[in-house]
Order: sequence, then structure tokens, then C-alpha cells
Amino acid sequence: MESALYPIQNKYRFNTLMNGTWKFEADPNSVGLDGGWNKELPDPEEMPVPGTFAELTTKRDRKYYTGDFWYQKDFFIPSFLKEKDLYIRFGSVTHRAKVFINGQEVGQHEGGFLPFQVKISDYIQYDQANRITVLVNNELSEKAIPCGTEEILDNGQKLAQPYFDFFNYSGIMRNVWLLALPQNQIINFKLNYQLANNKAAITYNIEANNNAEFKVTLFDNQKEVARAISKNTGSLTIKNPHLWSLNDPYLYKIKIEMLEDEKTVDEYSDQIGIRTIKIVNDKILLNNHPIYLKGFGKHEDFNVLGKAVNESIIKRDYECMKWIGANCFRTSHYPYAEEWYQYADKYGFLIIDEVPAVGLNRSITNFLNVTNSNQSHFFASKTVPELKKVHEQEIKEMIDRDQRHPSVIAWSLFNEPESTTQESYDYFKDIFAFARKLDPQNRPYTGTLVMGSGPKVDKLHPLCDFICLNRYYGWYVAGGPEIVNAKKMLEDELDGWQNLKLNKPFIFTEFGADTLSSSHRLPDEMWSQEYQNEYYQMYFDVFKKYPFIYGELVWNFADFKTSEGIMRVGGNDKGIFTRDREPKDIAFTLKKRWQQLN
Ligand SMILES: CCC[C@@H]1NC[C@@H](O)[C@H](O)[C@H]1C(=O)O
Repeated sequence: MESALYPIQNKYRFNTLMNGTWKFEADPNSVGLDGGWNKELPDPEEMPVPGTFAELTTKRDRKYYTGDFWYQKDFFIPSFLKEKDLYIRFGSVTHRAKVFINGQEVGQHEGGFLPFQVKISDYIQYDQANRITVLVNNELSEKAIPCGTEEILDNGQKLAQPYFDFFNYSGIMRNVWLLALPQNQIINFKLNYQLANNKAAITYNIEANNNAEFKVTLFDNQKEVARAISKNTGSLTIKNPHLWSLNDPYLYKIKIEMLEDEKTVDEYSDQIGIRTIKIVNDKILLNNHPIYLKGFGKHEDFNVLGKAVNESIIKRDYECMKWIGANCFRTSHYPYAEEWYQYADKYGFLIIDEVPAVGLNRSITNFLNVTNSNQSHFFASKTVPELKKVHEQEIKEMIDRDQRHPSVIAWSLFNEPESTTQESYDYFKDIFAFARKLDPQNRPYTGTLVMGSGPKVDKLHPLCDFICLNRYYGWYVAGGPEIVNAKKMLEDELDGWQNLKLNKPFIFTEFGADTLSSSHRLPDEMWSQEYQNEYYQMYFDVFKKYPFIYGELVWNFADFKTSEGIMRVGGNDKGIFTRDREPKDIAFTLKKRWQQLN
């Protein structure tokens, strides 16, 4: 089942991490289930969790391994945990998992970038070793997100063929917890804020697994400032609220207590930031002040770690983003580990939270072809109903998990899908209608439009509260000496959008040029640092003419791993920073620009 609450410890709740060395075994012929691997792996190796095998191996067939694979670990449950409900919570397992405890199946989950938990109380033995086994699968299809396909090589091996431009890392890449929770427990709670006359009304909606009363208390720097006792919904009001903002990311503490016969039986506390976010005409307002988004499309990606969570990388990335003067990033192209959002709440960063709906566009796989957008009517295929169900499930899990973060200011429901067909509009009309019911703060909903989805042909922008453009004039189109044409292409397209008089904010969510940090060229040439500077200067010169542009999120924060290809030199090199987080020349240009831009 989905697991929206990040594990905490208090008088009622205990947890311990199960990270470390697990046993691992690939199962290319999918014989494990019949072969009893859910009880005992026949010939396992050691594998770190969190981690991803693709970055650790020296063998190509293991790096690109596609199919079933197993993790297994023994753990001890002392009998003093007897009166608690016991769960195992995964920050994520990519892309799908089936979990066994002492050989018994206890749950499964589809989706590789959101947490889930399985209840294990009825399957474990106290005061002795127990065994968890996870069957993982990393195959891609058009029935799940992110989308892709696969081929069978001449040697019989499966090979994933992503419809997206990042390496198909897989495995248990985020933290794993053993949870000991009260039988009657708080499952989740969502908050909304109304600001008026120097007061903040905080409305709460608590989800629990039984019918109970709740005591909700708000603390400002350990001092109680408001309290309410109610059923699942209610509200608190405070005067002179200290709002959460970019320059002052002020956090309160909220405590939810579940009461039974006036006795507290469960408690969940969280840090919250009181702020409002809304779109008014062509502006994005944070606490009723227009904001301009400066920052990045990012990836969870690093040497040796692949996409595995690591708080040193998170801290380094935030330090680099603070240094350069950024205030925002998009979690391209999937919800990131929860720890990213916790830092953003504390550091004062804005996040566009993106569901893994990437690759819903076969033509995107041929970059040379993307501008012809040879639409293959992706949304007309018979697997679309299954895809929509998974897409909606993951939107719900993302919003349930991230709804309370003040740093999250918008939901991105797609990245560069086919967007020029009636069936693409019909598909996303339902997706947006589904999503709009899930966030009581009604944050803006959007998605990013691929090159070729311009004002004359795109059908999805009417669904979006602000418009996100991924544009590569000067790179995939009109690169090198033709950049002189690229500027006019960009202006022509923006003129086209301007003529639609949408009265909505526009954000550039991707623009960039592959650049080798070792390359300097005079005159500048594509792949050189000088060209990356020229490319961005051209965009910034154009942006000045279009007042409805309210954000520039460059692609990408850092170089990152992709599948191999004739246009990838060790991966995608559009980074402002190298993969090991050192600045390219462009970082100094952006720092100068962003520190002046307010
Ligand atoms: C024309 C499509 C551009 C594409 N957009 C999605 C990103 O995930 C890729 O990395 C980026 C690129 O090719 O650099």
C-alpha cells in the first residue's frame, strides 16, 4: 500500500533503517518464483541498499540487465515489539516489486519512484531471525511509466529501450525502514492555508485507519500557538503568521494526536511552512507576490550511486544551487526521494514536482526527428487504459506524499508527451481532472511541451495553469553557425504564443546545449564552453522581449548518465555542472545573471 508519511520516532512510533548489504541474484529466466527463491536465493552476491547494480558492475550484460532480480535480507524482531503493527517501508523500488516475508507474499507495488509499505506482523516470528525477499522487475513498456520498450538480443538477453533520456537505473535505490506503529494509526494528513487580515487559517484533513478524535497543536519555536480538537477535519487560526518564503523559509511544527477515550494512542509531527501559491493572470504569486523561477531541471544521478539516494549529494546540490542564485528546480522526470523536499523546505527552494510520465511519445526517441514530431498516435494504442490507471495511481501517491511541503509549488503531470493529437488531449483531460481533486491547496497543475509542440499544433496547453516549454533552438535545431536562425525561430514561436493571448505564465523548463568541460573553441563551436555561453545569451536576449516568461529552468543542473548513443558522450552533457558537481564556465555566467535577477 502507498506510504505517505515519512517515518518518525516518538512515544508511539518506532523505526529502524534496514539499509546495508543485502543478498542479490538476477533471474533472467524468471524461474525464481517456482524455484523457491522467495525463501532462499540459490547463488546470491552481496549488494548495497540503497544502490543500483548498473553503476557497480564491470560487466556490460549486468549493467544493462533487464528483467527479474531478487534482493534478500535477514532481520530480527524482538518480542517487546509485540503490541505494535510492523511494516517494511521502501522509499522506492524501481520499477515494480513483490515482497515476501519468510517466503509468504505480503504485498506488491507498481512504480519506481514513490514509497510503499507492506504489513508484516502476521508473517514474522518474534525473538528470532526473519527473512525479507523482494522480487524486482525493471522492464519498460507502454503500460507503465516511465515508458519504453525492450528488445531481445541475439544472445537471448533482454535489453530495455527507454523512450526517455536517462539511464534506466533500477533496484532498491532509496531507504528501507522497519516500522513499528500503533494498531490504530494516523495514515496521512493534508493542509491548506488561507491568509487574510494578518491571520492564517490552517485547515487540516486527517486520514486514519479508524474512527477517532484528534488533537491538533501548532508550535512556533517550541511554544504552543494554536490547538483544536475535532474529528478528521478542522482548522486552526493564528494571528501575525510568520510566512514561509524564499528568503525566510520559516517553519512551524504541527502535532497530530489520535485520541481514544481522551487518551493519545498515536502521534505524528511534521514541520510546515505557511504560505500560499497561486496563478493570477500571467503571474505566479507566492504569498501574493509575483516570483520569477531561476534554476534547473535536475536528475537524481551521480557516479557510482546511479539514482541511489545519498544525503551528501543532496547537500552538495543545494549548496551549488544556493551559490549560483537559483530558487527553483523541477524533479525531472520523477518524484525524488523525500529528503530532497525536506532540504528544500529548510533551505527555501521551490519545487515543481513531476510524476514519471516521461516517454509518452515514441517520436522523442529519435532526437534527429523530434521537430518533425512524426506523431505515431501514442494515445490511440490499446494499452492506453492500463497506462492511464498507473499514471493516475502515481499522481495520487505523489500528491499524497508531497502535499504538505511548502517548497512544492506545482504538479507536473507530464514531460514531453505526444501533444498534438485529439487523443492526447482526451487522455490528459481525464488526467488533469483526476489530479485536481487531490491537492486541497490547489497548487497549479502543468506539464512540459516538447520541441514541435508549438502554439499552432499543441493541444495540451489549455489544461495547464502555466505553460512549460522545453526548447532547443540552437542545439537540436539550427545549431552551430545556424544559431543566427535559431534566435528567429525562438522569437517566431514566442510571437505565436503571444498571439494566443493565453494570459498565463510561461516557464522555460528546458533549454541547453551539450558541453564538454574540457572543450574551449575560438570561434566557438557546438560542445565547447564558449558555445554553451553563446546559446544561453541568445535565449536571455530573447526573453527580455516577452514579459509573460516567468521562469528559466535550464537543462540540466549537472551532466547525467543516459543509454549509449551517437549523441551521448558518456551521457547527457548539458550540465551547468559536471556529473561530479564542478562548475563549467556557464555556471559563472548564470551566477552573475541570477544574483541580479530578483
Ligand atoms: C528535445 C528533447 C530534449 C530532451 N528533453 C527531455 C530530457 O530528459 C532530455 O535530457 C532532453 C535532451 O535531449 O537533452
